[in-house]
Amino acid sequence: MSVENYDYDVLYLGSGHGTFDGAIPLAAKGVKVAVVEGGLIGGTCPNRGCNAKITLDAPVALQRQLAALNPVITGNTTINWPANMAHKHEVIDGLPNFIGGLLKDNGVEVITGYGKLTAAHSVQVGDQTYTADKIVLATGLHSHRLAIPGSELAHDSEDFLNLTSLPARMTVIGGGYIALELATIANAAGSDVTILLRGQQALRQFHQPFVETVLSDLTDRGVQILRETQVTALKQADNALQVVTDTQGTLVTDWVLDATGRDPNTQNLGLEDVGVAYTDHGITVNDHLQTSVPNIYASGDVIDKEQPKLTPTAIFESMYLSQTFAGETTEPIDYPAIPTVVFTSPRLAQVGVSVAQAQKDGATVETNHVPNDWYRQVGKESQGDNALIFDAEHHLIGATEVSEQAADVINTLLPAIEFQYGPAEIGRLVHLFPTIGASAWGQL
Ligand SMILES: Cc1cc2nc3c(=O)[nH]c(=O)nc-3n(C[C@H](O)[C@H](O)[C@H](O)COP(=O)(O)OP(=O)(O)OC[C@H]3O[C@@H](n4cnc5c(N)ncnc54)[C@H](O)[C@@H]3O)c2cc1C
Ligand SMILES: NC(=O)c1ccc[n+]([C@@H]2O[C@H](COP(=O)([O-])OP(=O)(O)OC[C@H]3O[C@@H](n4cnc5c(N)ncnc54)[C@H](O)[C@@H]3O)[C@@H](O)[C@H]2O)c1
Repeated sequence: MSVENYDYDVLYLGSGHGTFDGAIPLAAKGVKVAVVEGGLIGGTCPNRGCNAKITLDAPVALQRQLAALNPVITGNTTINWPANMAHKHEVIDGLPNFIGGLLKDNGVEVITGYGKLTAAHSVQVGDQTYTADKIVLATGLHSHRLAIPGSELAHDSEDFLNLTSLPARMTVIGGGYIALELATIANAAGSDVTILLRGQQALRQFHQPFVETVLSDLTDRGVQILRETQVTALKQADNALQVVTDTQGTLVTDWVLDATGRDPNTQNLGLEDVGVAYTDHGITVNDHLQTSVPNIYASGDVIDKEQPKLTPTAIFESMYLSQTFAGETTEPIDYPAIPTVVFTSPRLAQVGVSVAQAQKDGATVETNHVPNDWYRQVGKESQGDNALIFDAEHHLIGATEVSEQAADVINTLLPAIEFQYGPAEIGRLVHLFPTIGASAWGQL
């Protein structure tokens, strides 16, 4: 028995990054920890999110690099879909066992099943009840489904990431991260892709001129992008699917990806019974990640928050809770600048103050056309732009880039933003040359 005769000191619902990055070091310190998981250990990111997606994307990035270097390197590069999928399974399928092993080796008890709160300190899993001093809700999100006739004919991102054969024609509904990343992969692998945007814009939280660079590149590669188009019904028609729209008539396709967002897993958790407050955007927490019931916390995507619902955010939150539970901090959570990237080709990445905010605040925005940088000419990068945002003392406070190397550029600039480096600190940084890091810092 643990404190006050509870079964555990800390019990987590869900085993994704919102849990395991923090639960492992917490248990290693001797705290009695259990994790309840109803699906695959590791949750969305390793199994059906980031890791799975980037494995299928790796040949796309290479294909683009080779195409840029034509005629230095010539020859057709085609992506063999079954082989790409087999490779994904090789890289991904062992992750639940690997992460489960890390949990168990560090003393975390893994309980299989879906958990439900029955009281402030009790969770029911099947016909067993477990008690804990503190409970962490880290149940993540699930795919939103359009409420239209025939919606059951559509698929979600998890289905895409397990496709055994690539459909000849694919229709993607939505203009967010998932829609554009998976459309990029399907197009590169040879599918005839159509993207349906309900409004004029895609990726609304990103710098729109850079989003348009991504969309026009997709169009150049044969993707049809239809704006102001809402789907009103899906129908099965012989060997094809009909996509009925409000402005474009009926389209014919083989496979439909519903990428219209993800909703928090707040149902069937007993939240109402125990008095845990939540909204349509997730569980409500204070600046210590405590819910309206003080011994119950939330972590990761299921939180209703301003920060982007990404793996780095979930890791930061689980580490913060781990330190709180170990008695190492009583401070509120202090989020750093959290970067985000859309893994299209070119990539679109950003961190810190946005260009739109900078323009409102009167901050300095400096822009660079990527192909003008000598280093980018080595790989014949023909498109890309970035915007660097500075405060009155010329400290970098935000950055965004569209280019094949945008993720690495934004990653390398993070310390300048987070630690507010001035000319003295920046002058002490000597970068390997010639590299993308040297190129990125050379702009400051
Ligand atoms: C297709 C896709 C691609 C993505 N790509 C990226 C990317 O490139 N970079 C990035 O940073 N982020 C990416 N994300 C987002 C990233 O996956 C999430 O931010 C991250 O997984 C959040 O972790 P989490 O622990 O909060 O939730 P999850 O990883 O979703 O884990 C929640 C877990 O809780 C379990 N669960 C739910 N209810 C219960 C219950 N009642 N009892 C027990 N267990 C329960 C679920 O089975 C699940 O395993 C992507 C997401 C998707 C869908
Ligand atoms: N690279 C990454 O970091 C990455 C990749 C994939 C997913 N994610 C995460 O996964 C989550 C979900 O991604 P997502 O792409 O599903 O969500 P999203 O919110 O990025 O995009 C949803 C899209 O669907 C559209 N939409 C919503 N309702 C609609 C409707 N009724 N009809 C037509 N279109 C509609 C929206 O306008 C938007 O374009 C996000 O939290 C994101 O952070 C991150």
